[in-house]
Amino acid sequence: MSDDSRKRLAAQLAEAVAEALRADLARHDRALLVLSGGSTPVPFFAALAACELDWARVQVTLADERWVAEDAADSNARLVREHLLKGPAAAATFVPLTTADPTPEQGAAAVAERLAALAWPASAVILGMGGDGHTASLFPDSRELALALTTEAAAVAVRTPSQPQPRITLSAERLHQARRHFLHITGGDKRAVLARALAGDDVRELPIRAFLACPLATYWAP
Ligand SMILES: O=C1O[C@H](COP(=O)(O)O)[C@@H](O)[C@H](O)[C@H]1O
Repeated sequence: MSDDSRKRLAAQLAEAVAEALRADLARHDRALLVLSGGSTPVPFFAALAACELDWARVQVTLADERWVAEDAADSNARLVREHLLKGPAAAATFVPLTTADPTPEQGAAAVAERLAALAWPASAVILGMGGDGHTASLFPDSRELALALTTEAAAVAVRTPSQPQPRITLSAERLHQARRHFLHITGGDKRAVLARALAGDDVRELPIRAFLACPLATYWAP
């Protein structure tokens, strides 16, 4: 693993995403960016925060979220607030995917209402991927995987035996609608998972397969 190559990758991805946002802001009042969480995007968020953009016209939301408090260590919203929404980028409008409701099933309607107010289709979706081939919160073992892959609703509450918390995820349909799709992954293990995904077609085995034909611009570093 090389921190330098990951930083370079993050800078390249940030410039590509900023360019996509600038192109859409030249034609529309607002541009929407959909981000993933986890550990991989931290240097990308920092690089994107440093990009010159009319941040006040940028809306930011998440591809998925754990149903935890917004200041919890594993909250994707916390990650975005701490690493992206700083300096000029703090002028962006951030729409998180959690509410104070005890479960995502109870909060889903309020989240859907918030999402409905955003400038869809998104200018760009940045997907991550786990070692199990999940992306957003579309896990191979999510009970609601089939629903999340087929519904026209914007977001779905998901329960996943392999995961400690319930989650909420944007649906595959909503993610597909974006104008541009990026996959941001690092490490040899994830490259091998992606190679496996490219060699087959069962989306339920490796949900990242649902996005391979978007087309998906892959940003990978060791
Ligand atoms: O749980 C999640 O995992 C994936 C990948 O995370 P990483 O830590 O391996 O980078 C991420 O894309 C997703 O948004 C997140 O909720």
